[in-house]
Amino acid sequence: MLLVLWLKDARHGLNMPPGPLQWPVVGSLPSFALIGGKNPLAYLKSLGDKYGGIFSMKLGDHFAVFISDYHIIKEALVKQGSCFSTRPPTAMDAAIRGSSQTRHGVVFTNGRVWQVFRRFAMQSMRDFGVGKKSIEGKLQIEASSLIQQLEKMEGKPYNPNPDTQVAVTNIICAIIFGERYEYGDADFSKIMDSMRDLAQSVQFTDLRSMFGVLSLLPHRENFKRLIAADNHLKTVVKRQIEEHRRTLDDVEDRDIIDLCLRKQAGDGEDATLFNDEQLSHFIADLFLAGAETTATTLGWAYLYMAEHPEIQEKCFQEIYNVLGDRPPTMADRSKLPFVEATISEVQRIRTIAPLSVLHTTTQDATLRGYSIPKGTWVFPMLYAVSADEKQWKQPADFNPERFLDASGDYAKRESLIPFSVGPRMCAGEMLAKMELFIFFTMLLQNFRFSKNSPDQKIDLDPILGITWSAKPQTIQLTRR
Ligand code: HEM
Repeated sequence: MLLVLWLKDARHGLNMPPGPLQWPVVGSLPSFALIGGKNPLAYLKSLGDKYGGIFSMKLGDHFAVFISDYHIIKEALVKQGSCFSTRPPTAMDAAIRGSSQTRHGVVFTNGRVWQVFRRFAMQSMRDFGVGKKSIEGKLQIEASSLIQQLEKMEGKPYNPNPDTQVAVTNIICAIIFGERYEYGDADFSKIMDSMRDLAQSVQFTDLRSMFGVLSLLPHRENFKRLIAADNHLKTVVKRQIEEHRRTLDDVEDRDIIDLCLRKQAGDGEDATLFNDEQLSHFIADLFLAGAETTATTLGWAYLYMAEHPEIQEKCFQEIYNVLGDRPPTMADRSKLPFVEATISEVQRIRTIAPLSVLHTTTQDATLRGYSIPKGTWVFPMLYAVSADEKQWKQPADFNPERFLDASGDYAKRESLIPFSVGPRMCAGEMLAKMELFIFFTMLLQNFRFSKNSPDQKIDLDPILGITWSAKPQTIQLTRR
């Protein structure tokens, strides 16, 4: 029987990368379910190690290639970027961003719509201060509000993540809507709930994405939650677009929505592309991509600081010696190498987009001598690169020193790729890095993060949703 299956395996005829046994109809899903079990990512990493950094599987009706080796990821996503940088239609993005012909937004689109909106996203973030001094002030104010909020819970067991999510989302709100919300604001709480549902309701392993035919069936509960959350976010955005249209003046651009409305009022291609429907998806995408990710990373940083008080103390001493009580600016980054190394180590050990966002091939390709047919799903296994023994000594250890050179300066490591690489790499990397640096530094300057009691076990096992987040748990914050 196994021999028959092996002989019938379509990969051999196609010279595709090797991989686990494939069954008729269900492909490699039984291996996933039976061997991968509760920890599919550990299973996938073991396959990456076994097959030399690249392997293939059939997931329902799709051929999929998984890449766990840094050099092969670069070869595919950078060297052959034009072939490996398309997004395939999956049930998840079809449910919220439309069918492949009419897909909206920036994260899941391709071709001209993607090009225009990616360029516009990056340019408009720069226009509103990202990468410049002008956003530093906003980041400092938002971090100060977060500190005031966290102070209320000083000395009590507390989960600082929901408040952190508010602070980070407020930065996106400032850039997109030109306003921030207060903690506890009812409208804002609903936006937060929607974003949490968007991040947690569906996993990449959802069978609806694997078998096209299942998308004909009525949606299950998790998909209903996903759609409801996205609709709520788009409704908030549409209200903001209307309000901005009513109050738009010729004097200044207040935020990204104003810039979008000016494009809409222009002529030619812009006027068609920047229609209201497209804008609400585009802006919902920026929320989805930009808020949960940074807040989740900070959430991991708090837990790792509580787990490693000696590393936290070293960060604090460096901050205290260089800054004293004044808030950090981006110019201070090079003077705080241990802090920067610690942030990098958090991003390495908990790579929050473990499988990046799904890619596909636009034409037949060759990678490391293997054939990759057009339309193959491509999973860049960013978490496996972060845990690769060929790249990192004892990768399971939390050790910021790996990002320092012999003279104690920060040493960039090429294989740290939490933002992915190539034409589809994160469009908000610069903003995320600024947020992580200013928030992390200001929080450590003001609080000590510790366990609730010496025998508390911090749970560092991630939960897999769209991102890899920490389980909700409490720690203690003490004012410095
Ligand atoms: C720690 C924080 C963040 C991490 C780790 C992260 C990581 C990623 C990753 C892995 C991708 C997929 C890349 C690929 O497909 O190869 C991505 C895409 C994207 N990210 Fe981020 N991201 C973060 C924060 C942000 C922020 C603050 C924004 C700003 C709004 C943002 C906007 C985007 C956009 C628009 C895309 C889609 C790019 C495209 O499809 O062309 N991200 N991000």
